[in-house]
Parts: sequence; C-alpha cells; structure tokens
Amino acid sequence: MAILKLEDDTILTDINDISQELAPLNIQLNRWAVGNDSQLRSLLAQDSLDEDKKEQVLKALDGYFNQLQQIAGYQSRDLIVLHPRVPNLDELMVKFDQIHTHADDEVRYVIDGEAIFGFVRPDGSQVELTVQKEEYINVPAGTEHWFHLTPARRIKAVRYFISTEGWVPQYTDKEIRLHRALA
Ligand SMILES: CSCCC(=O)/C(O)=C/O
Ligand SMILES: [Fe+2]
Ligand code: NI
Repeated sequence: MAILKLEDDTILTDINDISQELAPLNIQLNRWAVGNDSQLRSLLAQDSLDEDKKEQVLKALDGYFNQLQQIAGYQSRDLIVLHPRVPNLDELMVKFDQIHTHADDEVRYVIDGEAIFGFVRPDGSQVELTVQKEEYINVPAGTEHWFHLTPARRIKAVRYFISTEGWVPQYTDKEIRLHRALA
C-alpha cells in the first residue's frame, strides 16, 4: 500500500489523498496484481534470480508489457532485483539517491518488496512515496526525482522503456531537502 510523506512530516496512506498530492506531477499510481501462479510466486520469494529466472518472471508478467506496447509503444523491459546480500549495494544505490530526470517516463512495476521514490513538486516542495508490491508507477519524463530503498533493502521491479537507451539519468544538482531533514 503506497505511503506518501510530505515535507511537514504528514503521512498519507489513502490513495485518493496521495493522488491529490501527486496530481501536480501527473504521476500515475495503480495496483497491478501479480496473480496466483505458484511458480512465479516461488521465484519472487527468492532473494536473487539468475538471468534465466529473471526472464521467466518477466514473461509471466508480459501481459502488462503487451498492454504498454500497444497503448504507448513501449519497446523493452528489464527486471531489477535488489536485496541485502547484493555486493556493494550501498554504492550501487548512490546513482539513484540524487535528484535526477530521465528523457523517458520512469515506469516501474514493483512485484516484490518496496522502495521510496522522492519528487520535487512544481512549487518546489519535496515528497517521498513508498511504493510496495503490486503497485505500478509512471513518473513523466523530466520529473525531478530520486530513489532509495527502505530499511528492508529489498525490491524486485520491472522497468519498462520506450527508448532503447536504457537507464540514463540527467542529474540536476538539487539537494534532497526532505530526505536529509527526516533521516
Ligand atoms: C526500482 S528501479 C531502480 C530505480 C530507477 O531505475 C530509477 O530511475 C530511480 O530514479
Ligand atoms: Fe530515476
Ligand atoms: Ni528518503
């Protein structure tokens, strides 16, 4: 269940309240079921997945990718698997935990675990959104945002791409005011 933290420490959990606070950013937040396939569920329960198992997971969820392909021309998808035993996990995360934008929409489908997406709103205020399992988020291209793990340090998320360049950040050198203030 999504949780939104505002800069004044307000915590919102009602999806309508969250959508209202995110409306100026045109961020889409939906619930997408993973389903009851036992093989998929057993794969998602594993910490790490080799490339073959990642592809099995992606194929099992390609119904959503096919929809994105048809309605918006998405061309590729990959699977991010992060957990506490990933070597140099903190170093890996540094590139995400700085305010950046992408030329593509940032489209993520969390299928296990959770993570935090932070946003700079048009009025300059900052918010942090915890996105959890079976939640889909679409952050429009050009949105200033950052990303980090929760204390659980565990997420599996499908990333969908329109362009073929993959993950390219444009850093904006703004300070993550909210995160530091509440850390
Ligand atoms: C869960 S996807 C990893 C984070 C990412 O791709 C991104 O761009 C964060 O801002
Ligand atoms: Fe990003
Ligand atoms: Ni934070």
